[in-house]
This record gives sequence, C-alpha cells and structure tokens, in this order.
Amino acid sequence: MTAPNPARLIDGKALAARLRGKLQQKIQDWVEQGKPRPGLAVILVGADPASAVYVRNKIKACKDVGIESFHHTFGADLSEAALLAQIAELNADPNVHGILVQLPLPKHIDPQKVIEAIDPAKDVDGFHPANVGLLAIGKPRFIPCTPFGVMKMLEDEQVQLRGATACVVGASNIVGKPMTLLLQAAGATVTICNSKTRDLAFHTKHADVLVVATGRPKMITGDMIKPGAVVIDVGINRLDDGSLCGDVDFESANTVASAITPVPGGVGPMTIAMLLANCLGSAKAHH
Ligand SMILES: Nc1nc(=O)c2c([nH]1)NC[C@@H]1CN(c3ccc(C(=O)N[C@@H](CCC(=O)O)C(=O)O)cc3)C=[N+]21
Repeated sequence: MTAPNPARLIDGKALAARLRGKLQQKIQDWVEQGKPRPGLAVILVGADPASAVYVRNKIKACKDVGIESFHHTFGADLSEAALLAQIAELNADPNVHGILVQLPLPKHIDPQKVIEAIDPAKDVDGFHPANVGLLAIGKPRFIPCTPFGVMKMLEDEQVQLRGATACVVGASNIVGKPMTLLLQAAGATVTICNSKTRDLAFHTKHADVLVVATGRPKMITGDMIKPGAVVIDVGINRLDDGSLCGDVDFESANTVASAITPVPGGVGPMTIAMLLANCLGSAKAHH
C-alpha cells in the first residue's frame, strides 16, 4: 500500500512573522509622521501560568513592532470593583488605544461585566457587544483576533470561500460565533456545531473548510473530514507529558485534508499578529 499524500502545512508562524514585519513598517511610518505611538494595556488577574506566558508573548510582540505596552498585573483576590476602576482609568488614558483583559478571570469576577466596561473604541479583542453587533451587520470595527487570523490564513492560502461549504465546531463568543459571521460574509455556507451536535461527523464531512475550536484534544479525526478539505485547528491543549496538541487529531487528519494548520505554529501566532494589527487600527481611528 502506498502512503496517502500528506496535507499542505499552513504555516501560521511564518505568516504571522510576515504580517508583523509589515506592521512594524506601518507603525514606523505612522510615528515618523508625528502621530502618537500605538499603546496597548494588558491586564492580568491571578497567577495562571499559561495566561502569564501568553501575556508575556503579547508584550514582547508589541515591543517588536513598536507598540507601547502597559502591563497591569493583579493578584487573584482583586475585587471586581477594583478591576472596573482600573479599566475606567485606561479608558480615559489618551496613550492607551487598546485594552486587553486576559481571560479567563477568577470566578468571583463577571467577565461579561468587565468586557462591557471597556470603551468599545479601545476593545481590540472585539468582545464588546457593540463590536459584536457591528461585525454581525457587516460593518466591523474590531474583528476578534483569532477568527481574524484564521481569515488571513485562508486568504493567504487562496482558499475560495464564495460558494464553499464551511463547518465551525465550537460556538463560543470568542471564536466560533465571530468565525461563523466572517465565513458567512465571505460567501461560504456555514454550519455551526457544538459538542452536543448529533452525528457531528455528518456535518464535518460535508465541509470544504473545517474550523475546530472546542477545547477537546484530538476530537476531530481523519474519518470525520471530507477528502481535500482545508482544516483549521484553533485548539491548544496541553497534554500530561507537557506537549501541545490541537482539537484535531493531526496524524489521521493529515492524510485526508488538502491543507491543515499545525499546533503549535498555526492559529496561535496569528492571533497575536491580529491583536497588533487591531492596536494600530485603533491608534489611527483615535487620531
Ligand atoms: N482577552 C483575551 N484575548 C485573547 O486573545 C486571549 C485571552 N484573553 N486568553 C487566552 C487566549 C489564548 N490566546 C493565545 C494566543 C496565542 C497563542 C500562541 O501563540 N500559541 C503558540 C504556542 C504557545 C505555547 O507554547 O504555549 C502556538 O500556537 O504556536 C496561544 C493562545 C489568546 N487568548
């Protein structure tokens, strides 16, 4: 038996590096015109080690492209009122164009209340209901970074979305729902599934473009994928041995898909690149 052809690898890490290079040039041009340097405030509450790593990566990425970052770290016992007060201060700070509150938050803090406290004009995550609404009506202000990064990868791969069948597995506010809106706006016919969807494979197997964001390690296997499909794996799961894996079983998917994103090195780096892009966009809109 001959081994099936492996899928093309969609190198998010390389694409993100290219985008960051372009952004760095755009920010340099912007600042040389005498315009204010874009500023991002990042708020971290609690000592979750994964969150601390992500926040550190975001701050380093800012520095590399010339975005000023303002780092606010608090203990897990921070009150909701104190967090809201910190956000109010950043809303009023003219040097801050973007505010990111790292999720998840400790259980005693209502994340929706926090998201809604952020000035929608500084909501570079695109999570505020005003920005969700603008995206839904096709007039986006800030596109949520992860789905935005996925669209950039599909564009770079020249994936034809008009007329295509797409399936999004996972219906979160942060990834699945905005992903669906973006694919739909690009002309795809989109099915949105969740972990309780009956006969999930029926839906996934029809998809020319399959986007998976469930948080369940390796739940999508090769037999659930349409031959030749483009597979985007948004999941980042840490296994007991410390290694990372996606929500897609790469090994079996790789022999069925025509193109697939790796984990790590796929969607993750793109998320950060799009955060930086949203920060520059916000600085320009504020000026
Ligand atoms: N308000 C808010 N906005 C976010 O955008 C947000 C958040 N909260 N909370 C957590 C999630 C997660 N997230 C990631 C971004 C990049 C990588 C990334 O670059 N990952 C690398 C691997 C990193 C590693 O080794 O752990 C990769 O996939 O290659 C991962 C995860 C943003 N998030």
